[in-house]
Amino acid sequence: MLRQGLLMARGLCQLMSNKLSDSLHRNIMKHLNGNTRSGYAWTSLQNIRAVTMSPWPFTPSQPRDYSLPNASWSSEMQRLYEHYNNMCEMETEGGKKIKGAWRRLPSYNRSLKYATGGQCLSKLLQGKARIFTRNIEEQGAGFEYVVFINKQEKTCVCVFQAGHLLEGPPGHVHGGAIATIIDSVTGTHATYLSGPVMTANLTINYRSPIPLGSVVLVHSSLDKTEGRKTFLSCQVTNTDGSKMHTEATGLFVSIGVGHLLGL
Ligand SMILES: CCCCCCCCCC(=O)SCCNC(=O)CCNC(=O)[C@H](O)C(C)(C)COP(=O)(O)OP(=O)(O)OC[C@H]1O[C@@H](n2cnc3c(N)ncnc32)[C@H](O)[C@@H]1OP(=O)(O)O
Repeated sequence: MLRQGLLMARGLCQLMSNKLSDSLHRNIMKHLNGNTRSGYAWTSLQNIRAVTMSPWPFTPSQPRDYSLPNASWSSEMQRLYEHYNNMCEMETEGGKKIKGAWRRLPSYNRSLKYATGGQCLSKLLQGKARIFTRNIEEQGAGFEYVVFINKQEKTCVCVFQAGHLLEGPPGHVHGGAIATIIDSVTGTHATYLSGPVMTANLTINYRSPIPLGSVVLVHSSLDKTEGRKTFLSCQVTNTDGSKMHTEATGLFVSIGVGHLLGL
């Protein structure tokens, strides 16, 4: 018990003392420092840190970044990845590279382990836990996706290719898998905008089935924020935007870091 407490304290200290690198982390720290109420912030906090920070220097192996192209990506998936990736960094006439409006979010198959201080905490909390959408070993079999955020426009787009393990109706993607990618994209977007959050409500309208193996775009946009509540809208379309597959709205409630730790 004492050892566990010490490990947890060490993890928290490492977490808190780490210099946060961008506005997202400043946002999280604001919540850590200012929000003393209980909440489920831990998961979101660790996820955020996992997707935005370099791995802890003492992590034994470099984690794989699942948001980078792999051999299972179709040419359309690759094309769209390059389209948005090119807008993350732009070349000026002089050949100088400058930051673009978009930013690609790295993505790992674990959150706690790859966060600073997370090695200790992952042992205490969910040592074997893996991120739901990233835990399929075979490339291309499940969720292949990459998320890009546009800070200025407060929008987010995900390029998503659905693998054969996500089948629902014959030849088409399961509604639960569609809900999962929507929750993941809007949850990521809400966390980016508001710091640690949990999904309070997700309302989904399925308009047309998504063929298995196809590539779709998941767009998320901010409707409004009200106190602790962040309201987002989401549309899943085919890649040229001519077909609406799914529409959704989500409510995300900001939470404090202590809740998962039972404080
Ligand atoms: C990089 C990050 C990557 C993240 C990707 C993965 C994203 C995955 C996200 C998830 O799937 S999270 C898991 C699914 N969600 C949950 O398990 C949440 C379970 N519910 C809760 O834990 C709590 O109900 C919740 C934290 C959402 C809210 O509880 P609180 O006690 O903190 O808040 P409270 O109940 O006081 O409500 C705060 C405000 O939200 C409103 N609210 C809460 N739940 C609501 C609801 N369901 N519908 C409408 N309004 C709701 C509530 O009315 C109130 O409004 P006002 O401030 O105007 O009074």
